[in-house]
Order: sequence, then C-alpha cells, then structure tokens
Amino acid sequence: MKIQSKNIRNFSIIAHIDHGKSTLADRIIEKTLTVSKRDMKEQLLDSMDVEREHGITVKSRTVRTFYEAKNGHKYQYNLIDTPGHVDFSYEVSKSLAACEGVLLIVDATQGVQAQTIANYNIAMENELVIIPVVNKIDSFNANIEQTCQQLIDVMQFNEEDILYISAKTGQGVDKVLERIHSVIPAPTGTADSPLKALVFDLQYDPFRGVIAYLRLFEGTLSKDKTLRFMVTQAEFNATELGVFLPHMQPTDVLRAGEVGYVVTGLKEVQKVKIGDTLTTTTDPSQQPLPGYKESKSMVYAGLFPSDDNDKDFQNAIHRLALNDSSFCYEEERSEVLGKGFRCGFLGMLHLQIIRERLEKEYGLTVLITAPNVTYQVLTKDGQELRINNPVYYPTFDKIKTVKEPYGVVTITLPEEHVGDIMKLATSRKGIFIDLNYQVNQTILHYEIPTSEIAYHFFNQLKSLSHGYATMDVQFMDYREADLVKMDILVNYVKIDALAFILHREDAYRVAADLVMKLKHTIPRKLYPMPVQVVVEGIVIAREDVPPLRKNAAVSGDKKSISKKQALLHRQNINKRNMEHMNIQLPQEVFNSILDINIGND
Ligand SMILES: Nc1nc2c(ncn2[C@@H]2O[C@H](COP(=O)(O)OP(=O)(O)OP(=O)(O)O)[C@@H](O)[C@H]2O)c(=O)[nH]1
Repeated sequence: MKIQSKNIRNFSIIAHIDHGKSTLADRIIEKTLTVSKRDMKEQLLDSMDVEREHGITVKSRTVRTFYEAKNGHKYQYNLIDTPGHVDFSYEVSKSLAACEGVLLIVDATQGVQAQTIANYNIAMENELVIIPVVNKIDSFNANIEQTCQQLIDVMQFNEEDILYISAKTGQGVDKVLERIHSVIPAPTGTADSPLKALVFDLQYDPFRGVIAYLRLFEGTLSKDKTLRFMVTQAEFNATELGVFLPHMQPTDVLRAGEVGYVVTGLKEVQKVKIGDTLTTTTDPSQQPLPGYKESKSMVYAGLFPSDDNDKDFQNAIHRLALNDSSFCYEEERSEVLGKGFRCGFLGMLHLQIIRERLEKEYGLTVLITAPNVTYQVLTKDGQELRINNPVYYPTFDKIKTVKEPYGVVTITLPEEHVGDIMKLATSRKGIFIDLNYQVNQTILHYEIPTSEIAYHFFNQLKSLSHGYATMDVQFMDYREADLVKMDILVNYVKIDALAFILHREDAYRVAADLVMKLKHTIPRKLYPMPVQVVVEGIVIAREDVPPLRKNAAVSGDKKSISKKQALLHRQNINKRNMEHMNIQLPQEVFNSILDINIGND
C-alpha cells in the first residue's frame, strides 16, 4: 500500500525500565490490526530469549503499522520500541536518529525516574517532538496527579499536553494514536534525490548474510541498483528489500521517509557498520549522514571459550558485535586461559546479557574474567598508556601518575531513603554535587569513580531503597587516583587472568576477603596450595587451598618412612611446581572477585 510521505510518522517509545513501552507497543499493534489476534502475544516485540527471560528489552524493534485517523486520512506509523535499562541507552540514541518524535512514557505508580530524565535529554538533543504519556492509570497504586506535576516541574511540559493511558487495558491509547499524527512532523526528503539511508541496526543471517535496518532520508531504494556503504565502501546488489510487520515482509521499493531492511548477501561482517550511510553507485549521495557517536565502554573483561572451539567462538563474537555496536572487542592471550577476547561493555547488565546471548544463541560456554575500567597511566619515562587489561599495567616503580574515569550519577528516590543512599555514595568515594526535591521525589547528583559503580552499586542502591531508587550514569572525566595492582599467586605462580586494579586504601581489606573466597573456589589438588595476594612486591594476604586427601608430607601419622615415601610418590608432591599451569580456573573463581565488596559499605 503506497502512502504519501506526508502521511508517514516515524517515532520511538522511550521510558525508564518497566514503565510499559513494550506493552504500549503491543496495544498499538493490536489497535492498528498489524498482527492477527491469533498471533498476538504479550510483549510481542521482545522476541529474544534473553529478553523474555529477564522481562526486559535489550534490542530496539521496529514495526510498520497503518492507522486510519479520525480526519479520514490513512497514516503509516513506523514505531521503534526501545530498551529502558541504562546499559542499553546507546540503543535508544541509535533509534532516535531514525525518528521525528517520541512517546515518553512515565509509570504513574513510580513517577519520573532517572532513565526518564536521561531519555528525555537524548530526545531533546535529537530535536524530536516529545509526547508525554502517563501510563498504568488503571493500577491501584497509581499517583496520577503527582506524576503529572513531576513532568511539569522536572521537564517543563504543559499540563494540557500530557496524555493518560493504561497500556494494559488499552484505555486512552486511541488518544495517543491521534496525537502522533497531529504533532509529530512527517519526514522531509524526496524520493527522486540520490539515495541516503541510515544503517541503524544490523543482523547476521547464516544463509542470507548481513541484513541492514535502514531509515531512508533521501531517494528510493530498489533491487535493480548496485548499492554502496559510504564509509566502508563495500558494494553489493540487494537480494531482498522489505519492511517490518513486525516480521520481515519483502517489498519492491523503499522511499524517502520510510523504515525497512535490505538483505546484502555480504558474509564478511567487517564490511558493514552501524551508523554508515547506504547509497547507489550510479547516482551516489555526496555527503554521508553524520552517523553515530562511538559508544564508550564502561567496563572491560576477558572472554574465553571454556573448551577448544576457538573458531566458533571467534565467529560468534564477530556476529554479536555486528548486532550490538556498543559491544567492542580485541584479541587477547592469557597464559592460563589461552586465546580469547578483551571486550568492552556499557555496564554489568550488558556484560551479563552478552554472556547469555553467547550461550543461548551460539551454544557456547564462556569464561569471563573480573571486569575493570580503563586507566590512564603516565610512566616515569613519559609514556601515556590507556590500560583496559590489568595484565598490561606497568609495575609500580615505572608509574608516575594514574587516572581513573569518573561518572556523574543521577539518582532518583523517595525522601525517606536519602540518608542511606548518601551514605552508600560516600562509601563508594562519591563526591556530592546537589540534591533537589521535586513533588515527592528526590533527585541526587554525585561524582563517583566508575570502577566503584561497576561493582554492585546498582544492587545495593536497590536493596537500601527497597527497590525505589533508580540511577543513570554519564561519563565525566579522568582524575588522578592512588591505585595499586593486585597480583594473585596460586601455588606460587602468578595467575595473569586473576589480576586486578583497585584503590590502595581498599587493598588489605579486599585481599583478606578474596583469599578466603579463593580458598573455597579453586579446585583442590592432592597437596595444599597457597593462594597469595601480592601488591607492589609484598604479600599482603595468604590462605591455603586444602588438599584433596590426607597429605603425606604434613601428616603426623606414625607410618614407616618407606610407607610415607610411597604415599608421597603417589601424590606426586615433588612434581607440583612443574604442574603449575595445570591449575583449573572454573567460572566460580572469577566470580569470587566479582562478588567481593570493593566499596567499604
Ligand atoms: N497495571 C498495569 N501494568 C502495566 C501497564 N503497562 C505495563 N504494565 C506492566 O508493567 C510491566 C513492564 O511492562 P513492559 O511493557 O515490559 O515495560 P518496558 O518499559 O517495555 O520494559 P523494558 O523494555 O524492560 O524497559 C509488565 O509486567 C506489564 O504487564 C499498565 O498500563 N497497567
């Protein structure tokens, strides 16, 4: 069905986590009869296994729907459902570059939260029309007036512009559908200009190669023309074009203003990049679109295959990175774990989701080392190093200064928990910026080292506030800090994959805690194995992993010397130094580092 571009509307649904984006997308799909009643299921767009299991959106999804408005016109609505969790905000910014407007959803039972403000700011930066929508008005706990007042006070909306809905029952959703075409502008651009299409997402299909998700800003896309990605210069002839209904539906042509996909047939994933511009070779566009800012990884960790399927592991990492441009990687080699990748993530949930995707979508089991942030090290001989792997951290005698990243943390919470949360932020070396009271909601700002946020900060925030506090982090700058590298020795052998960096003042406490944990997680051998923590050449903590069975060497039994020697021989005790690389490091060992309480709270 051909719809004139003046009747197209491209918009995203944005909100804090769990405020009802996917449920509203379901209602819109239902009301526009995009999917038959038989095929309709809850959170239809959250189709990945990890999304259904965690009940969260990880990837943005696009759907083309058609809406017959009260004014008698028929509109094409291209809707993008986005994730709400702070770790996936890069997905939100990518989606917004493909839209002219957004629906900003706020849950009336919770009010304005940290991600509501963060997403509102992203929409403002993209100069989009924002429709404020208060959701869950059917709920017993809904506080509609208060939520409305927060929208007015915190984001300066006009009271008369705010819509009230229940995405669950469908109440008020008709008004949202009407508001979309009346306030969100139609896309600009003309179908007869040279093609200019933004690649806002990518997916890999083992049979069809790379599939690019596009928003056409100018021109027309059809199968008969050779196409080119303007940044990577890769050329191809499309094997299929189509739109999302929400399943992929082939079409013959896509025009300026529309959202759709192109099957490239390209098998080398390096030839395609999210944020690139697609054009034709015969009548190319002169300038590519601005694309996206690179995402900034907050935490890094080593990922290693837990068996020998190197090739599968490598392919899986490449394909996952194609689909998730905020996940970055480079090859790494560990003495103990062999070949793997050093990977960057936007946060701890992102790390967990990547691990689960590798397991579920690619059938791989993965070993993940303890995460760390990037440090800027200035050496005494004047070198400036960026260290995202503790293995490459210079020895202390070579270091002049070290800087660590800081973030501005926005926390929203009810007034009664302010004391506890301020204590938590201070214990994580947080520097207080300000505190604002808004209609029954407190907004706190702190500057905190990102290494302190990575380790359990979010969970502790949730538990101290009984689930009410929410947070958002924006990277700020690098600042000098007194940091040390902790080397961990098992049976006198330094285990590179276990090293990590922390504040000097926390070193003794963390080391004592860590050796106790490692004592119980490192698989036992026939002989006792010392576990030591070394900082700047000094052993600051030690525990012994007990032997598997009675140890002849230390046993006080009154056995004859020859019997003792025989036992010693069987237990290979004198061989133990040669065996040093045979130490097994199951995931629990790395989890011991992850589980320790880095902050003193
Ligand atoms: N009572 C009530 N519950 C709702 C309403 N809308 C959504 N919910 C419930 O709120 C929860 C979260 O809804 P989702 O639609 O998954 O929220 P989301 O914003 O897409 O979540 P993320 O994508 O993970 O950020 C689900 O249990 C929904 O059933 C509503 O209008 N009323």
